[in-house]
Amino acid sequence: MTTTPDSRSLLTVIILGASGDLAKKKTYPALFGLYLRDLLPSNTIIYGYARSHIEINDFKARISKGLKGDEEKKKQFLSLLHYHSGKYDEKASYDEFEKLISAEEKKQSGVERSNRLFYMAIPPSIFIDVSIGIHGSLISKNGWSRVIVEKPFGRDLDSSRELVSELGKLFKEKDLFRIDHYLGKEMVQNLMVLRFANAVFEPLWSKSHISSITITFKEDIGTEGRGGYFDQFGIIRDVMQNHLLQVLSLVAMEPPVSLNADDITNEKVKLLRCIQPIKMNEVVLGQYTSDPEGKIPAYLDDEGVPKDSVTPTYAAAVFHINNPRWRGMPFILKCGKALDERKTEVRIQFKRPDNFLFSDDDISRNELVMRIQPGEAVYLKLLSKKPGLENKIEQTELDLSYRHRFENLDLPDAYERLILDAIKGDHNLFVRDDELDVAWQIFTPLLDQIEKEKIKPEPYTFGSRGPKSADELSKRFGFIRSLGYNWPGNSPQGSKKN
Ligand SMILES: NC(=O)C1=CN([C@@H]2O[C@H](COP(=O)(O)OP(=O)(O)OC[C@H]3O[C@@H](n4cnc5c(N)ncnc54)[C@H](OP(=O)(O)O)[C@@H]3O)[C@@H](O)[C@H]2O)C=CC1
Ligand SMILES: O=C1O[C@H](COP(=O)(O)O)[C@@H](O)[C@H](O)[C@H]1O
Repeated sequence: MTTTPDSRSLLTVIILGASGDLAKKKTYPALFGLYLRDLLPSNTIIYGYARSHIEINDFKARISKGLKGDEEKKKQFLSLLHYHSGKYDEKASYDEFEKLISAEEKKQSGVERSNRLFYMAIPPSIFIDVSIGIHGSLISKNGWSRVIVEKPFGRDLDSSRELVSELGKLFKEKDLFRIDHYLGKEMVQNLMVLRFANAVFEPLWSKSHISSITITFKEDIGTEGRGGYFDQFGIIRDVMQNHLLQVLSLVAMEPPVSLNADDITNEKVKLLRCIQPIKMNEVVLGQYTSDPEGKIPAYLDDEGVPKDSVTPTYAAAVFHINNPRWRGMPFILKCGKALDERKTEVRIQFKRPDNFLFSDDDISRNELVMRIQPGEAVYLKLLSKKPGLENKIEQTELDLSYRHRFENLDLPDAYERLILDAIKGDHNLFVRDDELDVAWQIFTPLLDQIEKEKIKPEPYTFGSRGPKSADELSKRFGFIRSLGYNWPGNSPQGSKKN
């Protein structure tokens, strides 16, 4: 591992909820990723805490399954891990934990400062208890203490405000890091660069030249045993209110004064405040049923999901931004589980040139697509003369596919970047309290209406493109699907086809 610029500092990472799924799938692998890249300070201790009694070797075996990489490095990383079980709502448990942590920290020689990074990989129902526990017993006596909080931050405006206020009594905003892991994704980071570092896009970036912007999140898996948790939230809270809204803010905000975290967030908040109330007749909700062969369980068959649940697993909604740049131009946000493919992208569809000189048969439009995952890419679909004697035009593309363009592409996982930033104290990629508040102001009336009126979602088959009405909604708001586009990069079988 690297020596930190200040080798008299020690870092203890404390993962609350260490026995859970998120810790196993994301938090520990991300720490391992940083370890492999030599980005953890040389004196690092990693403590897991949860209610379950787990022997340290069993715990290490569990974590080891989620780690990919060199076996020797894995062994070294696992030797940094400790685990302690205790209650989440009992001071005595945290006091006992504190003794163990300080004893471990004292074993390191020459250390003058012990910094502590707390990672709350726990359900929101215990955020406050755990925060009280950290604040009451575990704060570092001679270094910084920072707290990373996972989403969901509440389930509506009131509960989010309560969380913000309770956590605000215990920790300063500068020590709180609210994660939206989409902000750590490579292509999401690239959105600002594409927009503001290139002279070619900015003049076109408005309702004058763009007809619609669609932001899509698709997963090809269902809730897979997480139905009990998911049913309390639904896809709007799970993905749209946070990940897609963050992407929308970065795509639509005005240029910030500087790249400073507060300047960027100020622009995002300004933009979000211009979003008009979402209308129910501009929303499509869906819920997946079994696949055509009946082999994959429907949402209602997932463990913990009530048989009469009306929780949406799919949502599409139209957003209107009331500012000079976007007034009158729709933003279409779509997200769903159990669909035909896994994909997250931003699709900017341009208007046709005013004076279109060519055949009216080709109604396709220029599109700038930023594919966030999988296979990061930016491509611009354009019309070009078909090579040869004929005077025909066809759709083609300017293509920046990361895996072709960048040699030895090794992109860090979003969580790696975010944990590293929290260690550095950099808030740039974290969610500020006022940003969170305005996001809930946008969604709470809609969520209240859906729940009060028990609006029934439209069924769609597992593995399909989602509810039929979603494509109709896009069409209603001017989205024109370009037919006959053939990208040579797709194998003959195609990664998916229509
Ligand atoms: N660098 C690269 O990797 C590049 C890859 N490609 C690939 O080429 C293929 C075509 O690209 P592209 O034209 O951009 O994307 P698609 O044809 O996949 O999708 C274009 C749009 O049409 C919608 N759509 C797709 N099928 C239907 C349907 N049956 N009914 C109504 N709407 C539909 C999509 O919605 P939704 O999003 O909801 O599916 C999306 O909004 C894709 O597989 C793409 O990944 C193209 C260029 C570069
Ligand atoms: O926050 C969440 O995100 C994941 C999708 O994350 P990704 O990085 O794999 O795109 C989603 O599966 C989950 O339901 C949601 O809570």
